[in-house]
Amino acid sequence: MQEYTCFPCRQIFRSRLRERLVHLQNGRRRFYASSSLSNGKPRYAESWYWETKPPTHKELAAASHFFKHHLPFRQWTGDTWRHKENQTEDLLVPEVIFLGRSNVGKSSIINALTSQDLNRVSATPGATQVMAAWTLAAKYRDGGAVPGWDGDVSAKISLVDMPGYGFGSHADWSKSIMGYLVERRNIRRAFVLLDSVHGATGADRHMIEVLRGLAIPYQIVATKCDRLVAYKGSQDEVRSALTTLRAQAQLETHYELGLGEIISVGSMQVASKGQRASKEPTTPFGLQNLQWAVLRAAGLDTYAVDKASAHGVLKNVTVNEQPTLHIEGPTRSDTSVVVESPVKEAADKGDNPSDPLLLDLSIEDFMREILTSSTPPSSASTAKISSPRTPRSAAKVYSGVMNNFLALPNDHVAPIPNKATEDDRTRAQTAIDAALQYAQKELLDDPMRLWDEPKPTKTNAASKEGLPIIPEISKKADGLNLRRERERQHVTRQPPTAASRPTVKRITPAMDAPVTKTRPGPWQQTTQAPTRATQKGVTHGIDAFEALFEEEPKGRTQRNTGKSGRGQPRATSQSKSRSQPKAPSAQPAFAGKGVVQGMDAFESMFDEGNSSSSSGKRRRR
Ligand SMILES: Nc1nc2c(ncn2[C@@H]2O[C@H](COP(=O)(O)OP(=O)(O)OP(=O)(O)O)[C@@H](O)[C@H]2O)c(=O)[nH]1
Ligand SMILES: [Mg+2]
Repeated sequence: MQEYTCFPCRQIFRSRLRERLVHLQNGRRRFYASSSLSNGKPRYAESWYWETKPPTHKELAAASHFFKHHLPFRQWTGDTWRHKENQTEDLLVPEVIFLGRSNVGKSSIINALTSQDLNRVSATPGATQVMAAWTLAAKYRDGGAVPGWDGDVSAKISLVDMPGYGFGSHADWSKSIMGYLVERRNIRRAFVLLDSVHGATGADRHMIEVLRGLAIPYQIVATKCDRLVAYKGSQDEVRSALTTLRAQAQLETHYELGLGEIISVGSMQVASKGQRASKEPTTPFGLQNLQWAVLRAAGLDTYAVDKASAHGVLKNVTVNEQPTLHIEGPTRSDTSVVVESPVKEAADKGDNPSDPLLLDLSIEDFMREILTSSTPPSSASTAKISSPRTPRSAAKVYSGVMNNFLALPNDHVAPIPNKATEDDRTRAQTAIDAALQYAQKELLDDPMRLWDEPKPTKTNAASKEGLPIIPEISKKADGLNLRRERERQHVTRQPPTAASRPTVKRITPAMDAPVTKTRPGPWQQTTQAPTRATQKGVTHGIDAFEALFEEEPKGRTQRNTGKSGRGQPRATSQSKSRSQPKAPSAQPAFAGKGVVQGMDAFESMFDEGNSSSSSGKRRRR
């Protein structure tokens, strides 16, 4: 039929059809937006406490009361913290810092916490260009004390606003921030702000790595959750978005220093007096939870509750029970690092109450424990200890010694059980000294080796789970492997050659030489060949797995830096490494080796916007 329709008619039909589609799409959008509101679903996102106890309503009220009566004063800006006269006094004030990508809402949050227009807030990324610290004290501008706080006008806590990283930031900012993070001693916690809609980016994860490397406790705050609620609608969907955020920030896998809580905040631009241009009348949420988290970080939580209760604020709080928030997994205390002695842990768990503690160990058992030696110390001479050990075992010895010594109570005057002779004691002491010396030397030589897993040796692989290698079985396996190999290759029966039995190498070490000749192992490859992870076509199976553990050959440039233009011949890896400067690594700062690399990578986070901002147009979010 359509063949007979004239051209203008077809055009009209098409434009009508398009119009109709747009109309339908708009209608659907309207339908979704209204349905999420009409269902009576909450228009806020709850903070999520996975492992820590959620605050009670009373605690939240106490936090709010504290912030209401402690007014902010400018403490320092930029790098002036280095040159302040009363630095010692400053250091007594606990500091919490707010970090995150530019435009994520750092300045708005500090404004909202203090209900003051302190920091400049802008929709353009890069608004904050220098660090700014605000201390809170129970005093008025004229210096008078706020009644009810015992005339205590001293600074209680300091909130530090930071320039953002990523788009719109500058590399120079990173230097002052890194200097601050490294040198400042009174940072109690870093609040890492993540945009709840966009999720954690590579730069955010990098920042978390930096904090881990510097041993600064951190906590994730999901910002702009009002948008998340508007997009997602249901609370369950919001929760799943927060779970994703948690996984992205690797809170599950990296327990050190990270707190298992995500504080969700939203509509902070309304709570902060900096911007009142909100079209929709929205209520800020999550602010009290954040205030409580800040107080806990500074160790002021009990103080705030005591004061609030003395001021009669908590009487008005009718809901006493804990808010219905999700708690999952084992409860962890709010302290960021819990160091438990393994012995005490086992005793606490009550796994085996009859387990003898170290005090009841005989000298032989004790030596076996700390030296991880299978032979009793009577036969283990010092010569045996000085035999070369893998770095891992040295580390194990070191930590074993330290743990075991830590486990001894102070008043324990070493009554050696099992009637140890004087000789035994001397031998043990010498052995411990030798082991300690060796471990310390290893640590001094290369501290990073502690984290290196030993390469699985072939003997280990073969005798997995301690099974002995029986020659007959080995021979049978040999033949079987050979047959399978031939079947796979569809070749006629031939006398076995070295090259035709690569799998045997995993059983008999003697077979290694010819196999490795045909296909060299990763540890045999030198700089002239790329690693197997980067080779095309060999990225599967054991090869790829082994390549994961392979160290990058020294002097190799990054993939991106070696980009040659179209039509230009590619330089060899060796010539590249000579002619081109080393580019910042894509790895997290502290994952790589060397501080220089870490600093470079850190700086690059702040340099992101420069190339794109040169066009003169800054992206608005
Ligand atoms: N919808 C929504 N917008 C927010 C919220 N918090 C902040 N904003 C907006 O996000 C924009 C950036 O806020 P800022 O506080 O300046 O962000 P920043 O992280 O300090 O940015 P830089 O100083 O550039 O690093 C502003 O337009 C705010 O109004 C929020 O909770 N919800
Ligand atoms: Mg800012």
